Amino acid sequence: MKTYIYSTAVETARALIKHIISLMEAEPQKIFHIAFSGGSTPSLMFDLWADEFKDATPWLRMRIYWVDERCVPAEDSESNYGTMRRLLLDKVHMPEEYIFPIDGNNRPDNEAKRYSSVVRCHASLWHGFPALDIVLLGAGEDGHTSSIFPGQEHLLSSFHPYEVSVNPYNGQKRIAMTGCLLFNAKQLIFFVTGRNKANVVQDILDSGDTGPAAYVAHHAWNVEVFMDELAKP
Ligand SMILES: O=C1O[C@H](COP(=O)(O)O)[C@@H](O)[C@H](O)[C@H]1O
Repeated sequence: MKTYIYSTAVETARALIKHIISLMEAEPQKIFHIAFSGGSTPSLMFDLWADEFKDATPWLRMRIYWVDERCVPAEDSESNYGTMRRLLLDKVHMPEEYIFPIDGNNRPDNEAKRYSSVVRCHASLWHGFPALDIVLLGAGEDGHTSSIFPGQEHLLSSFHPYEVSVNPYNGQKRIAMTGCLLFNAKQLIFFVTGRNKANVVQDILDSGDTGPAAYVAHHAWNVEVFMDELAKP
């Protein structure tokens, strides 16, 4: 596991964007299949990306997926797709057919199946399962990642790329990337900022079994953690 620490959340987001662009520049012929996590942390990165890196990014070589989605319409402020669309995708020149949103309006079990097929159709296979090039993850204070919360660890060993999960705090249904894709990603990058995340970052760095985020960090192939000083344990 490689860790990168920056003075502020903005510096961390900026370094992460540059890192993703440099990974793409290192393989100039390659199409990159990239999944973005939900939650509030990536919003900072989306803003910065649109403001500072619009022209430096090879958008046409990106295929965009989501790690997880809340089962709400795209117009809802909780929609991960809606947030990225508003802050970044509407501001760059990216063909619509390269963007693969999870439809939060669909019946959750149907959508988990549909989106699993979308990813199976587009991503290349590795070890017999779809392999995304980059999966960007966040982590909750309680140790969840994707939308796999403590107590839902069975989703880590699912053979279905996406499954329905439930936010245990409010009962909201979500569509979550499972271990099937998390443990087969070519590169898995955690982006975590803020003092309230220091405990979960400690678990991610030290332990392999204290919650879904720590487990994923210790069992995936190629893991990097981008954090700011406040999140450093
Ligand atoms: O609910 C979620 O939480 C985590 C962390 O979210 P944040 O708001 O603290 O950034 C996120 O990684 C996950 O994708 C999301 O659904």
